[in-house]
Amino acid sequence: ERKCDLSGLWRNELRSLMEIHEVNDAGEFSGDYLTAVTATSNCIRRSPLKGAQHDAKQRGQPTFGFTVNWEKFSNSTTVFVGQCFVDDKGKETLKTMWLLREEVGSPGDGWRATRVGTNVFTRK
Ligand SMILES: CN1C(=O)N(C)[C@H]2CS[C@@H](CCCCC(=O)O)[C@H]21
Repeated sequence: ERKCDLSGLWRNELRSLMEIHEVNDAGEFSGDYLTAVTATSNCIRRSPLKGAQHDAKQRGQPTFGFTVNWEKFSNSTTVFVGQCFVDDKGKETLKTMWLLREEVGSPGDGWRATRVGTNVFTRK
């Protein structure tokens, strides 16, 4: 299959799992995110994601972005941006940064509402 086509099953260093369904000709994809941990005290549920990547046929190591809607167990939202890298053995790595925005009661609380981090996914 094309290298760095994001479809398939991925896992990150927090042991979260991400399954991306087929990527269409416009680079758009959907999938599911099964987070290993949560900032809430709620029961974790599989959460939908939607995103887009650059064409893996045109770009050897395309950039991408996607959004995860956690609404099944949290009022927060996470966006990821990143790039897929392929090593000389053909092993793919997704280097990402993310922003996690949690819902707060009022704009004045907005200062504490966004977490940021880096994150690496490899194929499971
Ligand atoms: C487990 N995680 C993971 O695999 N990340 C890359 C980071 C960014 S999304 C966050 C999980 C958020 C779950 C929903 C919530 O607690 O509000 C954390």
